[in-house]
Amino acid sequence: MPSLTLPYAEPYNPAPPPTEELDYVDLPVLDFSKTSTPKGWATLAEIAKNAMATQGFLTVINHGYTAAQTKRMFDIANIPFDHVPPEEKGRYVSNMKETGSYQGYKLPQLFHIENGVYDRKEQYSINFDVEKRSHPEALRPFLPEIEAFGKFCHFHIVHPILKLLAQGLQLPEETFVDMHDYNAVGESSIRFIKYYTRPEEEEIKTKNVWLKGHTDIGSVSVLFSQPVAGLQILSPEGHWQWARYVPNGLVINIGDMLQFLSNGFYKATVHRVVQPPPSQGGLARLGLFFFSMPDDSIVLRPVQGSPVLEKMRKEKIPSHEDNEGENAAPTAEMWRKARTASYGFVDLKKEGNVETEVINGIVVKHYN
Ligand SMILES: O=C(O)CCC(=O)C(=O)O
Ligand SMILES: [Fe+2]
Repeated sequence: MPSLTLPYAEPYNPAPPPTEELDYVDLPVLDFSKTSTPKGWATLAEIAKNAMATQGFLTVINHGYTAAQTKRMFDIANIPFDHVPPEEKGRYVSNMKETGSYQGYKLPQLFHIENGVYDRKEQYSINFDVEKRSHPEALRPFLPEIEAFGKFCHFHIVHPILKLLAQGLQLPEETFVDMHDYNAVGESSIRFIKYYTRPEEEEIKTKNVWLKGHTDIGSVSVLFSQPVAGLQILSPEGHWQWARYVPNGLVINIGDMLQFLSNGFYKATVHRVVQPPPSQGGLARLGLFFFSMPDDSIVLRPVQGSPVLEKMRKEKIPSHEDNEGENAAPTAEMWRKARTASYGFVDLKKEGNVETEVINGIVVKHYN
């Protein structure tokens, strides 16, 4: 029988939110307590559709994961950074260039940002099949909780979002859910990220950018809101705006794969991480995420049968319409491997503030 007492995790105490008045983005709110009635559900479907077709981001509240559970997951999220010795970390580093997978550690100082400055972002990724790889000793007692967390995100956050978004295209509710099978092989992941502060000269050389502007690779990204500001979203007008801290709220965004599947109707919006504002200067920034992806075998071609997509077919948005030749639609596995193996390593072509690379015939943009 499993033990009823949870293993001890050192409490992680986050900083208070910033005191500055920042230029915050207004994100539409999905109140999941409304999912239980047909009327509430229809309202949420409308909000989700409009949000993801324009901003590509929204906030979820009342999702059912309690503030205490979230706090506990942040305590656990800090373990691979503060409680694993450096030599042991070295044994669990992921070889992204060769495997095209983030599973394991990505240590700081790996991705080039600008002017010879490398990132200070450390991350630890765990496949939602937590047994797929072994993990550092300090993390092992927490694997059942991490697995339960991944399961919660998959079934209670990502699946409802996918249903709402299918409804937004007037498709059967299960259209995208069927592509996200908990038991299929895929790379949906729980990820912990810690950013460390940098010397002033690196801040200057990179114009305070900690993680370059990018779109996410997968379908739905779930970010547990946390008080240390840093995340910025590129508005449709081209301004960077800050994501606001919502206690126990979630920031949800669409990645490339759902953009492809919806023929560009749902937007994979560019976002980045910058140095926190002065009131939070000198603080590390810990993040808790679930990055969802369709099963590895799913071909990322636009879904058929949506009256909404039929109407907008004339607009040509980067996607994989045909299934042959150079521009053949990749599978989820091909796309995530290609993007993971190249991110931060390849020489990019620079035009103003935008740098580009071409993957599977699609231009991938990186912003500073
Ligand atoms: O740290 C954050 O708030 C965002 C990180 C992010 O965008 C990513 O890992 O893809
Ligand atoms: Fe991201």
